[in-house]
Order: sequence, then C-alpha cells, then structure tokens
Amino acid sequence: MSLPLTEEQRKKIEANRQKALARRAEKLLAEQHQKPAQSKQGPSQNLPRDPSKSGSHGIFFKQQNPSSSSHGDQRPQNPHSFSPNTSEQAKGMWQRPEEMPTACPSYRPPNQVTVAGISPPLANSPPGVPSQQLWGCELGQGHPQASLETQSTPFANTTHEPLAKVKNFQETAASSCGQPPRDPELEARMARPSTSGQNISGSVMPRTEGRLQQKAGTPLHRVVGSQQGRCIRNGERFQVKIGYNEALIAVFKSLPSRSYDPATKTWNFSMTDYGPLMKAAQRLPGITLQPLEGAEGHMESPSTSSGIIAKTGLPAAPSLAFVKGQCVLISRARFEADISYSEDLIALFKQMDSRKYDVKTRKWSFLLEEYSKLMERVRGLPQVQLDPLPKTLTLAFAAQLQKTSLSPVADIPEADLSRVDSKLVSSLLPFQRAGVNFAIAQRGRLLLADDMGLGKTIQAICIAAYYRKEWPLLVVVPSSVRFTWEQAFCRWLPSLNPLDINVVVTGKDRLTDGLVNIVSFDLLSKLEKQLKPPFKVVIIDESHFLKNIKTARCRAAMPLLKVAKRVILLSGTPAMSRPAELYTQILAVRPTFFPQFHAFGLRYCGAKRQPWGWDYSGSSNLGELKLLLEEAVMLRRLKGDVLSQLPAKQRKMVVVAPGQINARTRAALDAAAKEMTTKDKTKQQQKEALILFFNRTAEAKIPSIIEYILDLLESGREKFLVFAHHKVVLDAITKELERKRVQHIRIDGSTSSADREDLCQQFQLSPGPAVAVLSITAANMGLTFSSADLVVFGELFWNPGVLMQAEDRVHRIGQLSSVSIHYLVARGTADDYLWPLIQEKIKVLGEAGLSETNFSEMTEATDYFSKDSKQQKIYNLFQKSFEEDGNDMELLEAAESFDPGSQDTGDKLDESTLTGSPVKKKRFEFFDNWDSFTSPL
Ligand SMILES: Nc1ncnc2c1ncn2[C@@H]1O[C@H](COP(=O)(O)OP(=O)(O)OP(=O)(O)O)[C@@H](O)[C@H]1O
Repeated sequence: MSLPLTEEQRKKIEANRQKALARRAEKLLAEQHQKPAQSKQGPSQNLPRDPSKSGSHGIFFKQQNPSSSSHGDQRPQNPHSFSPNTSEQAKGMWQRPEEMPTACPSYRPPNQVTVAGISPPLANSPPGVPSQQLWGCELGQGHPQASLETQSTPFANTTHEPLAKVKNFQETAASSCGQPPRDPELEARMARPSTSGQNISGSVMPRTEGRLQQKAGTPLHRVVGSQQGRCIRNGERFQVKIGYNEALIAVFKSLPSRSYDPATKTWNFSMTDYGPLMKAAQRLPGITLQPLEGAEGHMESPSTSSGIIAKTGLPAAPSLAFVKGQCVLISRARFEADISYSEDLIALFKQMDSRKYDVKTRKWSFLLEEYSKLMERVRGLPQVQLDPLPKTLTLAFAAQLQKTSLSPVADIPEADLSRVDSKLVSSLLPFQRAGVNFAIAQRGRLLLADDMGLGKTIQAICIAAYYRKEWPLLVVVPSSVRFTWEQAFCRWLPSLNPLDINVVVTGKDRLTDGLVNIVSFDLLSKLEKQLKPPFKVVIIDESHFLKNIKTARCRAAMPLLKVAKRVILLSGTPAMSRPAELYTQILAVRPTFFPQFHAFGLRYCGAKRQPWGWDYSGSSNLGELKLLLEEAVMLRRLKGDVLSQLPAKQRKMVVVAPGQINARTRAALDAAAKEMTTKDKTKQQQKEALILFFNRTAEAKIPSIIEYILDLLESGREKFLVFAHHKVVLDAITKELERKRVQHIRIDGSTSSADREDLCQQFQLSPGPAVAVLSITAANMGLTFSSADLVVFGELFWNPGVLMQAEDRVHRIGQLSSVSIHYLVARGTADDYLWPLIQEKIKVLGEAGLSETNFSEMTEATDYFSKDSKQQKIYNLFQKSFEEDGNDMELLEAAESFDPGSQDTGDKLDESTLTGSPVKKKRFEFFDNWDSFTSPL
C-alpha cells in the first residue's frame, strides 16, 4: 500500500525537479553555446500530454531481437561507449530500484522484477552498437527529457536489467502514489549528455518542457542534435519507435489514425498516415525517422528527401518472425508476392530488376521472367515460406517465364479457313472470326463463353469444319435445340449433305449414324456405350450443363471429352454462382490442368475445412483464375464489347422437337390438316379446320415451350419475355413457373389496365431471374420491358406486325443492348405454314420499304419447309385466310367457338381457355399493329 504525497512533499519534489532541470539547462547551454538555437518555436505549453503519463512513468527497454547483436559490426564505433564507470550519473541511472530514491516515501518496491532479464547486458553487446538498435528501444514518448538527450552522454557499463527494474519500479510507484513518481536527481542524471549520440532515455515526466521552462524562468533552448527513431511495420499499421519529443508527439496527435499503446508506450498509425507523418517529421529539426522498409509508395522518396530524413544507415534488426505467403499471377507478364512483411524478404525483392511496389495493395510484383530467380533466392531465407505459382500456371505462361512473350495480350495468328465453306467464312463478323482464330490457336480445345446471342453456333460450326478431316462430329445440346442445330449446319455448311446429319431422337437411335451427330445431354448418358470408338471432334452446347460432376450427363460426357482431340464448349454463362462450377469445363478443355479438384478448390474456391468435410463454395484468387482461363481455356466477349458489330435485333428460329408431340395430339393435328384439304368442303368449313389446326398446334407445342423455357432458366437467362397466344399455353407456362418457384408476371386479355402497368414495373425492377408471360395480342403494345433483352415466341402469329410490335417491348428506348428474339417453331404443325407466311409477308413489306430487311437474313432455315402439293394447298389456305384483313376477326371468332377437348376427351375449353385475349381487344390490336413495320425505335 502506498500513501498519497503530502502537499509539502509535493512541493519539495517539484522544487528539486526545477533545480535539476535548471542545472541541466545550464549545462546544455554551455555545451551548445556555439550552436545557434535551432528552434525558437519550441514546444507549445499546451501540447497535449502523452496518454501514458498517468501510469507509465518510467524507462522502458524491450529487446526486440536478441540476435541483433550479430549486426554489431555495422554500428558506428564509439570509443566511449563501453568505458566502465565513466559516469557516476550513468551509474546512478541504471541502479536497481531498491537503490533508487523514491518520490513516494511510502513506496515499497514490489518483489517481482517483471522485465528483468529480457535484455542482455549491454556489456555483452558488440562494441559500438547503438543501444536503440540493439534493444529496439521503446521510449516513453511522453518524456519531456527525451528531447534533451540529444547531447552525447557516455553510457558505461550499463545493463538492461536494472533499467527494466527501474521501469517496473517507477510504473508501480506512479500508479500506487497517484502522483508523478519521479526523482529529480535521477532525472537530472538521466539528462546528462551522452556521447553515444543515441537517445535511450525513456523515462516519462508529467510536465511539458515549456511549462518547466516558464516555471524555472530559464530560457531553455530547444534541443539540437539528432534524435533518431524508426518506423516498423505491423500488419496494416506501422509503429514509430523514438524517444520523447513534444513536437513529434503533437504531430502524432494530429494524425487521424493515431493509436497509442500504453503497454509498449509507442504510437502506431495506419499506412495512410505514413506520408504525412514522414513529411511532418522531416520539418522537425533534429528528428530523424528511419523510413519503413518497402513503403516508398506511401511517400515520395522519403528516404532521399532533403537529407533530413535520410536513412540512418544503421542496420535494421532482422525479423525472427516466420512469414508465409504465396505467389499470385496479376497479369500476363507479372506475378505478385502475397506475403506479410519481412525485412530480409524486402531486401531480396529489392535485388530484382523488375520489382514494382503497389501502394494500394502494398505488395511487390515482378516480371515472370524473374520468377525462377526470385524463388531460388527466397529458398535461402529460412524464415520465409513463399509458395510458388501452381504448376499449371507456370505451364500455361511458360512463354512469359522464358521471356519469349511479354505482350499484354496474346498474339493470335489468323487461321487459314480456306477449307471451310466460304458462305460461312464470309458471314463471320470480325469478332466471330477472332473467336475462330483463338480456337485454332488453342488447337481446337476451348470454352467459347460469348454472351448470349453473339453467334456461338456459327463460330462452333466453323471451328469444327476446320477439323472436318477428323469427323464424325458429335454435338451434345439441350434437347430443346437439337433441330435448331441441324438447321444451323444446313444453313452454314452447304457442302454438307443434310442426310449426313443425324439427330438422335430416342434411346434406340444410333449415335454414330451420321457425319454430324446431334444428341441431347440426357440421351448421351443413355447411349454411353455407343461412344466407342470415341469421337475426335466434339461440340458441347450450354456446357455449364456439365457443371455438376455427380450428374449422369457429366459422367457420360467427361471421359468422352478427355480423349477427344478437339473439344468446343459453348456457354454464355459458364459459371453462375461460384468458381467451382467451372472446374469440369476446365477439365474438359485441359484435362492436365487440375486433375484433382482439391488443388483447384484450394486455390480458387477459397476451400475451407469444415467439421463435415471441405467447403468449396467460396472463391479466391479470381484475378489469377481469369488470367489462366483467358490464356489457355476460355474466350468471352460481352455484348457491350462488340455492340457495334451486332444488329439491334437478332432473330433465331428454334425448331422444337416433334418427338414431344404425343400420339393423341398428333392424330388431332393430322385430322385437322386433312379437314383443310378435303374436297367438297365449304370455305367456312375450311376456315374452321384451319382454326382447329392452329389450336391443336398450341396444345402440341406446350411441352416443347416449357422445356425451352426451363433450359433458358438453367442456362442462367435472368429476365426474358415469353409470348403465346392461347390461354391454354399461357396457363401451362405460368403453372410450370409456379411449380418451379420462378418469379414471373402474366399479362393477358383479362389483366386490367392498372394491373398491366404495375406488373410491368414489377418485372422491370425485379433484381433476379424473372419471366414475363405475355399474350401476343393483349400485351404486344404500350408496355416497356427494356430490362430484358430476350424475347421468346412460344407460338407464332400470322400477322408479322403483331410479332414485331411484341418484339419491341424490349427493343425500345432504354435498351442499350442488342436484343435476341427466339421463335419456337414446331414441325408438322400450323407453324409449317405460319412461319413461311410470316417470312413472305415481311419480305413483301421489306421490298416496299416497310419492314426491316434482315428478318429473314438473320434467321436460320427460312426455307426449312419444302411444300408438297397437299402442304401447298394448306399453305394457300393459310395465305388466303390470313391475308384478307377482314377475315382475321372471322378466323379468331371461329377459333373462339372451338372446343379442342371435345373430340377426344370431352373436356370443354371455352374461348377464354383457348386464347389469352378477349375478342374485342383483338380487332383493335390487330389492325393497329401494321404501323409497327414503319415505326423506328
Ligand atoms: N455472322 C452471322 N451472320 C448471320 N446470322 C448470325 C451471325 N451470327 C449470329 N447470327 C444469328 O444470330 C442468332 C444468334 O446466334 P446463336 O444462337 O449462335 O447465338 P448464341 O451465342 O449461341 O446465343 P445463345 O447463347 O442464346 O444460344 C442466330 O439466329 C444466328 O443465326
């Protein structure tokens, strides 16, 4: 227990202190009388005090690195440094606490000597090593005398141990007395000049020097000479180790990120304050701050500026801390060392010619050509573990490692496409041609990940055709687009006999019957056994369907892809949520890159060990993954990148699977078709048969439309519009979306005007996936859906004006992208007649300058349907019926009275069941829509 000081004791202490300080000031003046007073702006009386003042008055020495003695030979030699007992004062300074007078009479030094023994005796240190460096001197920064200690005071035969004890003693005394526990004598002794030129005093006084000067009435010159300190990196922050200096403390306190650590009695700051601090310190006379290693970027050449903050030239104590990190690729030509601070390592980095320090990331980077040299040298640092780049990267970037390619972009030679059909080659847009060049430079193995609608099909066909000698070709696609692919081959490769195209429709079909074999993912897994001998050239459309290695489709496809010579993967969305989804696709293109998923997971999926196993759902090193993919696996262009080469609208005819039309519906369709061509039928009866045919077509297409929508959703299409005409189709779509819990809106003839706008807004603002299910005739105008850029027509409509008006729901002001329009066309249905009819109408209008001219040009297989005499008859009927404007209403009204269920099941579907729009509305919309041909966007 300690008692508080009496008033008398306090006064006496203060008087003694003043005397001691006055003596010291006199001495100082005597010693410095030759030198001009360097600072008239001495410390302000109001300078805030060190936060440590209340309980940390003492001397604090902490040995930061015992091994630092090995650097003793680098120190400046001081013949006086080790003269034993040359100074009584010094001796007094280092006396043990029990020998020291205490300011607190009731104080009893504690038994424990907490810091004793941490530092080796100075006598054992190599001669001449500045104590500050040897011990990582951490001075009480509130010590006003520290600024006076720039005079040289010979330290003789001193040890750390007593100092530690002094510290311990003083701290304890201070805290127990609640008063400044200082001994004026001791302080005066400590203030004696040191010949070492080093500041090692760390005792803290509670008052500012300015105040003391005033009280003493003695003008005390500001300290001259040098006070040295250094900055030390500590994670994201840095610490300043220097003796007390009021002006410096004021600087510290002006920095926003300041933090004072009472335990170590040091100030620390974030790196953002490094530059300002160094600059401010530079302006303080007598202060020398050794800059932070590797922090050049935080301040303009702090180490070279004006010489005031010149490096001390003193050896930095090597860190004993073990540092671990990894190399990461940051560009085609450079890699970065992602590792925490190590002086030795930084010294090594500085030996590299291509070194660069990034101020923002605070990391060093180097050219790949210096990679081997750096890694070899790092191996010589036992305290450092810098993990190398994965072997895959060194292989993929071998040219850069060997200094043969330092170009920021890969040089891709122009491929000789003379062996490919000229129709195709001449149709390629410039970016598509570049895609083909990339694929051939990659020897026919790639993931073509262009945005949707950029023409991956035409590029894939061209690449595959380049390797035609290696055919038969296998094309694996979602089942809903098998026939679209067939049409695309027919369109782009006129040299290919259509009979050589084999579309696999059932599990009984042969997979190898054609030169070009098109199969769905699901059938592929069923026909796995037929894959021998393996195909040398394989196209996988929507390759992200393979993202889950556990699925049957993936298990069937992977072995096939590993042995194929050419693998062309196509996907606009190769990974939808996490890098792990890319793994199988990378493996398919480059089987040797990451044969084990775990290695890939650790590097790029932020793999974490959990109680239940490894979690690979995260992500890491994505920049590097992107570089690797771009270098050796993937080509991806976004619509925005190539917008200038794209038409505003891209139309695509999607031939949906006839196999999905069931026998009952097929029979109904055939019956309706027969009815239309039967002789002796009145005109009215023919029209009724035509309407029946149209309605049966709607029914027949439902499974294909739903399958296509689900494929789009699985492919990651976020927002799109689906137009249909019949209520039965709209109902089926919405029912399926509800079942799959997909966000959607529906606007048909029964939707009120107010609701139309609300629903439209709802869709526009929806952040995630959403489908707008719309009636062709009820929602083809007056609505803006510009947040989508894809429109799917589940059903065709005979009036192209209505269709184009519907297309323009997305293709309007506010739409910054090129929009994609997919028309689903089913063979053996009314579509066989409607599609050519639409084409023909548009062509006529186009010739008259009333329509876009590219509708047909941009659509596959405008001639996909070759008409026999019976079909010609039906076509003529369609033409006649739908060309006479007055007949449209008649046809629609006739359709409304049609009951599609009556013939087979007796189920009655009323008008509103069959069509999505009320009759009255139709007339208005139908005739108005012709304007759309001429209305510009
Ligand atoms: N160079 C071209 N000349 C003519 N038509 C083209 C060209 N490139 C693409 N198209 C047409 O653009 C439409 C979209 O092409 P494609 O279906 O290949 O795109 P995609 O990238 O596969 O889109 P998705 O990812 O949606 O399947 C098709 O109708 C196609 O015929």
